[in-house]
Amino acid sequence: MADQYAQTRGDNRPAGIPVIRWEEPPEGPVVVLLDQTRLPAEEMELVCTDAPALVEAIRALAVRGAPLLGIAGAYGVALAAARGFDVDDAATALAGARPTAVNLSVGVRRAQSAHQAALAKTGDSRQAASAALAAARQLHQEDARASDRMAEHGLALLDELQSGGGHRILTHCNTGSLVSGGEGTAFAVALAAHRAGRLRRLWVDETRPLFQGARLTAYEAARNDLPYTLLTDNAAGSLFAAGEVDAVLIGADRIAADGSVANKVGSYPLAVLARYHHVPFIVVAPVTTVDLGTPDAASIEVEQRPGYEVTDIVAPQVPVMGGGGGIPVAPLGTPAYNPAFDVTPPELVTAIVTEEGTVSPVTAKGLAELCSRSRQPTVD
Ligand SMILES: CSC[C@@H](O)[C@@H](O)C(=O)COP(=O)(O)O
Repeated sequence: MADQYAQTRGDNRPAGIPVIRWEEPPEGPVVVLLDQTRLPAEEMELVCTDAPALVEAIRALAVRGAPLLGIAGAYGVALAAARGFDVDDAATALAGARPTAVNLSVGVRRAQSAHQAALAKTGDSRQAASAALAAARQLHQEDARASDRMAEHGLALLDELQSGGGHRILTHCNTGSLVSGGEGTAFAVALAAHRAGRLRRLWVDETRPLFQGARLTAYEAARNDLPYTLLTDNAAGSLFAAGEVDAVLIGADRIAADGSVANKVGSYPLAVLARYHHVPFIVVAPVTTVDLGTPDAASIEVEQRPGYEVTDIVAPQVPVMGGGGGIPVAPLGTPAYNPAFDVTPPELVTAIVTEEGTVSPVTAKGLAELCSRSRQPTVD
């Protein structure tokens, strides 16, 4: 149960509580998360008082989505430092909590480097802890700004690919403000299209096994009054065949140097469908998701998750934390294949949209150039 690894507090909270924040009550600093496992049924907060609690929350998907994992990882390092724990141990545990989303280790490293540099310079652990927190806050703010720019670039691309009539966008998993310091990645583009009066329909894949589409994207779409429709993942083919999709927009957990895109399992089949039906397949992600140190698809570690997520229906009303199952669907003991992500090869990706611009066609050279344009991270 949630309460075993972090304190759960509050219900009936007003809509729009932040997905993550740092608080300093008299008992000591904490990282407060919106518990995404409980959405949309209830908006509850998880209060993490140390890095192991945050590691558990990351594993349980209480906090999730590539950009937010980076921010959470950075705050986790700051928390360990502020509470006097071993920062390097905490950094190792946090970075290893989920292997595929590269943003997690990027965020952890960023706060850890700030901590190390300040400690080397001042020899003062309090100043080093402040530096780690400043790095986490800066990453949080940068992510919000990156969201805005991705939305602009993404909408410009949609308008260029299809003029008139409004956009009918199919999306997978959840890529909105629940995964970001801002309005997200792919979802932010759909939101920008909606605000510009050019979103005709957002098709939302339910995203089995954990229903990030049905639970989280539908929740965000409803809260923003988007014209949206939910479908089962396996209904996407007939939607394409009916000519109802103008573009697929997804996020990414890691983009390899050759342009291979790891994202929520089910993204690759959409890319295949999109190519067959001559529909653009667009990936929206911050530059921090591009990992030039990972050469290709074969080098991406894909997280394997417990079989019960497939054999059972795991819903927010069902206590999943601590390793329990949900509502059993398959016979007891049925073996399950449950990769959390799949990898789409670059030749199926029409464009990669980042805050620094768009790469299309997707080539290693184009991605490397775009990354070199990106401002090197600095720590205040
Ligand atoms: C901008 S979010 C991109 C991805 O992180 C998102 O599509 C996704 O796959 C999230 O997976 P999750 O397992 O819910 O963390």
